[in-house]
Amino acid sequence: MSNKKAQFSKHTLQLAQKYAQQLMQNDVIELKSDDDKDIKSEDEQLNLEEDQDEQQEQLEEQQDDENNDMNDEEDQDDQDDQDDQDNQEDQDDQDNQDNQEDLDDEQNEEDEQEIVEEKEEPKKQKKIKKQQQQEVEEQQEEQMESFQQEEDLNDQLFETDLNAVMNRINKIIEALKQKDYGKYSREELLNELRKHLCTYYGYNQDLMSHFSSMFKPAELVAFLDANDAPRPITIRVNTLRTRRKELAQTLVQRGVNLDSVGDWTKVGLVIYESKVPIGATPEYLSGHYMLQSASSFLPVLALAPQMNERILDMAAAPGGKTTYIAQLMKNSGVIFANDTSKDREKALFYNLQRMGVTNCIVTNYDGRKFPKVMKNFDRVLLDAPCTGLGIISKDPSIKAQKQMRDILKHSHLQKELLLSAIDCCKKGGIIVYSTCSVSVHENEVVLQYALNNRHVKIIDTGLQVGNPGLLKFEDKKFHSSMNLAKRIYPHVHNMDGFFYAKLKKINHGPIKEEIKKDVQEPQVMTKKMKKKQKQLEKLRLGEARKQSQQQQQQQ
Ligand SMILES: C[S@@+](CC[C@H](N)C(=O)[O-])C[C@H]1O[C@@H](n2cnc3c(N)ncnc32)[C@H](O)[C@@H]1O
Repeated sequence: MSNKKAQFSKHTLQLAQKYAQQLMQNDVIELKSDDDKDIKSEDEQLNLEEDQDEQQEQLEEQQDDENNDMNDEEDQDDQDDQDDQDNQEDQDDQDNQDNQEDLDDEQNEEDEQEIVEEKEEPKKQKKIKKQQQQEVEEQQEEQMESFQQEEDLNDQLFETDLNAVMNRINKIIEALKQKDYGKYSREELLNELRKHLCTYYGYNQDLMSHFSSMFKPAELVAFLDANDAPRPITIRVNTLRTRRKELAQTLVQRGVNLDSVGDWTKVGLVIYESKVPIGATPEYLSGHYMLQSASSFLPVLALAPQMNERILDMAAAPGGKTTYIAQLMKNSGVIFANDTSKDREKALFYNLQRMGVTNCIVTNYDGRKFPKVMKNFDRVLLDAPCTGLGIISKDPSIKAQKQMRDILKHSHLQKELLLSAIDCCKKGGIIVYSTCSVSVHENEVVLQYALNNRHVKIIDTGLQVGNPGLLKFEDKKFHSSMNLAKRIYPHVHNMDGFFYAKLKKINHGPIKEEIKKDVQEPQVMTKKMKKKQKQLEKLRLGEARKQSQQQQQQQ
């Protein structure tokens, strides 16, 4: 604004100067004409000049005045403008203020509205949330109901299906018993039975075929039922630390309902129910007992370790049987507790410590190589690695996972380990072979292999617990002494399935190849074959005697 004002004043001044000059020029012209006409004197001329000066002065004054006026005017204008502007600004300010006030009022109203709304908002949101939650819950409930209905229906169908399957199983078993096969052949019925048993109990076909060749149909069903039922919990009292009566009393005080396992053991207790975790009582932690299935007492009892003997436990971890051997030896003599698994040996160390075993040396060899490490043990226990077909109730995954090839693989390793265990034993010493499997390939077949390859015989275990070992299976026939071996079945003994046999070592070394071939896995025998077998056995014994005489002479 001030620049514009300055420009305007300059322009006005220039116009005023121009106007004054024009006026002067007009006068001069007029004067000149007077000179020409009247020829005036120098005084006049001087007066004229003075007059002109005066006029000039006056003009300049006038001009100044005008300028001043103009400036004043301009200033006035400016002032007016300014005033106007100020007024306008004031007005604007006023307007603005008014507007602002209006706005403020509006804003206030809005704010008030918002505050009210804000106050109401959480309530609203809460309400909405609650409604939404209710809707979701209702939907979920509906879904659950429909799931439940579906599940119930499935269960009903499944149950009806399974009931139908079980009905059919029972009918087939009855038909086989009565030899009334109807329009089917016996083989067809057996095939159908196996298929239904797999469906009902959840086994793979391979395993079911193996079991169905071991048991008659009705017994097979009893065996499968027992595998689906839990076995009673049993503990073994550690007589290195306490006595059975004492421990029983303490546990009863803790709220444990118990009883003795049976007449055949003085250290077993069966636990019916307990208010405390049996694997975490102060008595357990201080090694007064071992949680152990009753059937696994049996191989140690059959081994019958004596004080001050040298014993090898070839596959010992986690030490259930080693600690029992130490207890029977009252920590005398020495036990070599070997296992190929370093990981499992950690548990073995822990158990030896907990149970207070002090006569044990732990080694970590492949049992098959142990004869190269040490020999001449008084007794050797081989509690062999196996498929676990006797402990399906503890590990039902076995039903679907284990196949015939697993059984045969284990059988192969067991044969090698048993020969090795025999080789580690002194002549006249005792070897106990055991597994927690009921399969024939892991038991009788392995023992027969040992009979065929080493100078050993099966002897009585001295225990009444268990069914006799099998004398034949499928196309295999076993040595008549195989009935001295013992089989524990879950459906018969209400214990984990188990196998144990006691061998006496007659002599060192392998049996000669020609003798071995003829006695290996005998087939169905005619009178002639039986006669030949007797001759071969005589030969075998003679051979053993000869070898032992030679060794005695050498010594
Ligand atoms: C049935 S468990 C032994 C259980 C043990 N006797 C007890 O009562 O606590 C079989 C053991 O054999 C071991 N084993 C497997 N192969 C072996 C081998 N070639 N030599 C030695 N031990 C082996 C396994 O690591 C396993 O600990």
